[in-house]
Amino acid sequence: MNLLESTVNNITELNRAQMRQAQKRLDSLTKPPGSLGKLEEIAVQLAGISGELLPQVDNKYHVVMAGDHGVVEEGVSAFPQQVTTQMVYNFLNGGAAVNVLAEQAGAEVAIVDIGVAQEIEGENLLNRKVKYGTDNLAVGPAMTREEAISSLEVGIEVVEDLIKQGANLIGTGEMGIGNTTSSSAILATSTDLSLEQIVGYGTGIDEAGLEKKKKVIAQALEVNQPQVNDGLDILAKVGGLEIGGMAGVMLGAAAHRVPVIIDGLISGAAALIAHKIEPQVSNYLLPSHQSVEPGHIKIYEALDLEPLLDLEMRLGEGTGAVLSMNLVEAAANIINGMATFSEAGITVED
Ligand SMILES: O=C(O)c1ccc[n+]([C@@H]2O[C@H](COP(=O)([O-])O)[C@@H](O)[C@H]2O)c1
Ligand SMILES: Cc1cc2nc[nH]c2cc1C
Repeated sequence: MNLLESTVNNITELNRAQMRQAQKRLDSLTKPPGSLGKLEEIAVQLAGISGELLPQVDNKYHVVMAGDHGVVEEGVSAFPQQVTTQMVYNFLNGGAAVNVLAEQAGAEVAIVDIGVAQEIEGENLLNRKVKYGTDNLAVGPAMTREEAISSLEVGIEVVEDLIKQGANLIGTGEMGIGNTTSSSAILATSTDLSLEQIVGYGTGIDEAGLEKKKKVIAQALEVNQPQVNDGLDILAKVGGLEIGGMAGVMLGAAAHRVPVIIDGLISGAAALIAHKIEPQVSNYLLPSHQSVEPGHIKIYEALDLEPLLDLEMRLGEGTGAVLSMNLVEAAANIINGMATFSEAGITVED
């Protein structure tokens, strides 16, 4: 059995008995029942994931997967491919938005080169390159099935290392010029939605660029015929290396009963792939913000998740995920730290 298969086999149901206990405890705390809304739902989910009545999510790690996309040669992005490499150096130097927001959230950041088109060196870089960028998905498969499996297994290995270091909350993010094209193709394959409903401006293409991007995606689906029920097939034909890496992080974390906060459109596409491979993985995922990209809300709907924030962001990197870490930590702190009615001496009977 390979690492992917054994990981998928280890993903099981949430601990429903502990979720009932968590709900009971929340109802005994000094507040009207249900008054902390979604924070209470998150606390119950964290109990179900960890199997602990008093879940801990204080050891936060954020994974940024970087990879390039051969489809950029079709002119689908507002930025050139070398920006992927340049931004990886920016992450390593601590200068990107995700570095600033992760520091505020108290999260460590792991940067992974899983498929950048250029050679990158850096002391703190995890060099796990599967391939120097995907092939152009408009003319053939983005990668082989074996490469798709490797990208998933890199994600599993990276998250297992972080969990060994004590991680109990994981964020997913990415960097990859062209990856909104790949993500929209994944979403189009996974749902009945039209490209009009899904495809957005990414880094900021103009109207003519948007029309071209829709045509490129339609051609990619026609040429590759990704199989709707086969997550690996979709990933290989129209996916990306960083998308496979993030899906692997989600599967690996779920197998170890660790919650994962997902980010924008591209993290969402990775969640769709992970969900196709093992549907139970979505129980281990926590939503964050809603991206401006029109397809993103459709992904949340497909996964039966609701975004916590709408800040009109469309950056990627996992910026929405790290912003939401403090909300998830708040939910855990509520169930851990609040007094019960009896502890506080508050009587509810006349
Ligand atoms: O997270 C999002 O929803 C999101 C929306 C638009 C763009 N991005 C980021 O922009 C890059 C992809 O945009 P594009 O136009 O090159 O496909 C990639 O590095 C993503 O992190 C991310
Ligand atoms: C500058 C820049 C930063 C990014 N971060 C994620 N995607 C990005 C795309 C660009 C162009």
